[in-house]
Amino acid sequence: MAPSLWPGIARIPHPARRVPLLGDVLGVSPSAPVQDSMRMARELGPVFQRKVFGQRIVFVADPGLVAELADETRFVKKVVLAVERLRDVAGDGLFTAHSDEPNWRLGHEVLAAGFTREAMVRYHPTMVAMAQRLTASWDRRAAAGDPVDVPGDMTKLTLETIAHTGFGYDFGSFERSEPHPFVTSMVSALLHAQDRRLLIPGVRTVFARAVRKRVTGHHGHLRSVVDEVVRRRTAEGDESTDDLLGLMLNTGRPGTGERLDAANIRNQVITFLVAGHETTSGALSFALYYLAKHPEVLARARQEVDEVWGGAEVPGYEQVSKLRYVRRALDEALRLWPTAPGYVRAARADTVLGGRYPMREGAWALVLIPALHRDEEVWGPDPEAFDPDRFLPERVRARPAHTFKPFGTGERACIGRQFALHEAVLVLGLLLRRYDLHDHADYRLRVTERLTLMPEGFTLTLTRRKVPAPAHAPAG
Ligand code: HEM
Repeated sequence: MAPSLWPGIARIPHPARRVPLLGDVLGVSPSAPVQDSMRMARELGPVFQRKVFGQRIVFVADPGLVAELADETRFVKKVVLAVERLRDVAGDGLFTAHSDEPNWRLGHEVLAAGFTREAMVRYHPTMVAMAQRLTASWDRRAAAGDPVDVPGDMTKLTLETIAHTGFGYDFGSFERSEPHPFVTSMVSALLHAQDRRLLIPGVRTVFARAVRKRVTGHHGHLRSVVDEVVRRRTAEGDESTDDLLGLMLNTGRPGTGERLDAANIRNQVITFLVAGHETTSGALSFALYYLAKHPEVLARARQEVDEVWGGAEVPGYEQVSKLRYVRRALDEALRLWPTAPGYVRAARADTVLGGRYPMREGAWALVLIPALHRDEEVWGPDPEAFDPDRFLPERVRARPAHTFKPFGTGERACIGRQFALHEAVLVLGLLLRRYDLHDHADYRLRVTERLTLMPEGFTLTLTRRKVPAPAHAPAG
């Protein structure tokens, strides 16, 4: 971003050792930009800047300023940096669309029907069925005494869940020993988008050419999977509107009937297959990590599951919503490691942020969510401590608005929030009820970054637990 867009940028602190041309590159890790930025926020305060090659980025983690940035009359989502690079593969899909692109609003209005409460109730049995594929696989591991790869299996589960509920498609993830090639291609696309070398002026074209061949292969693969998903549906002559694909193929904008075109539908399918599973997988993995490390929290969560679900073989939709403590544990994991760790807000017109930082129209700032979620004024003197009771209703009400932002903000906030929360609480409930978790390797948290955050190398061993007997077991 041109420094002239932030006339007072010289007053915003930056890391001490700034190198001419290269910027703030000393002592940072190319593969961990978020964790580097979290460290800088601790050292420099909740408003700071980084210069990476030619690019200046202003980071904000101050709760008051984040609340200002949430004001839709003054600020708007800006598609820059890695999200902009993802447009190579997801184009004008919902996540990567510019806010003023007509297809953003059209896509949002057509797809909104896929995220109502009624839609969640409809997806619930499929979510249960996918979770049962996971437990079938974990039962075998438990019987053999083999460890489970938590992030790997959560990724299989969440990919199958969005693919089945959204598109009626089966990736066969649990039948494979290696990740589905779609996942491999997706990870490459995300890592490519995160590559900081792309920030060097001019290099983008040259470097892009050099890696284009490899990346284009991955992008091509993603597209071919998606085209196959759409082809199958249309070949079947299926005109139902019960899932995301049905809504896009067979309905239009409420009121006008305006349709999404084929190119945009392809972009939306890629968007939902990626956005709909990667972040939820991380959230489940972090939650399981904290539960495995906090037996007292795990015991409380499990007691709640036993009480609310009793002996029900399969929990109903409402029984999942009633798992309030499990939900608090999930929220607390998302506080510490919000798996989509940032979002960008740009000034709609010249303004002054917090009465201190002048911004010209178009100037933007990146909200660094994990640092916001560790603000001591808001979260107390030990923000690193895992404590689900921070999310007790009275404590939530006592906190200012816009202090917990794992799903972003405003009209560009996550459309899949309820989907993710329902899926994750359901799965945590099923796993806690069924297994004792053993931290057999005394795992030390290592967070890997590929735009999203994920624990790396996290394994558990399991033993089957005796599930409470059905409350109304048939006689005999
Ligand atoms: C725990 C899981 C999830 C987290 C932490 C998360 C986080 C986020 C965040 C922070 C944004 C805003 C990004 C920005 O402003 O640039 C976002 C947008 C989005 N998310 Fe999620 N998400 C999750 C799950 C899901 C799921 C399950 C779906 C789909 C089924 C989904 C689909 C989307 C889409 C399409 C957008 C773009 C919305 C728009 O701009 O209109 N997400 N998500």
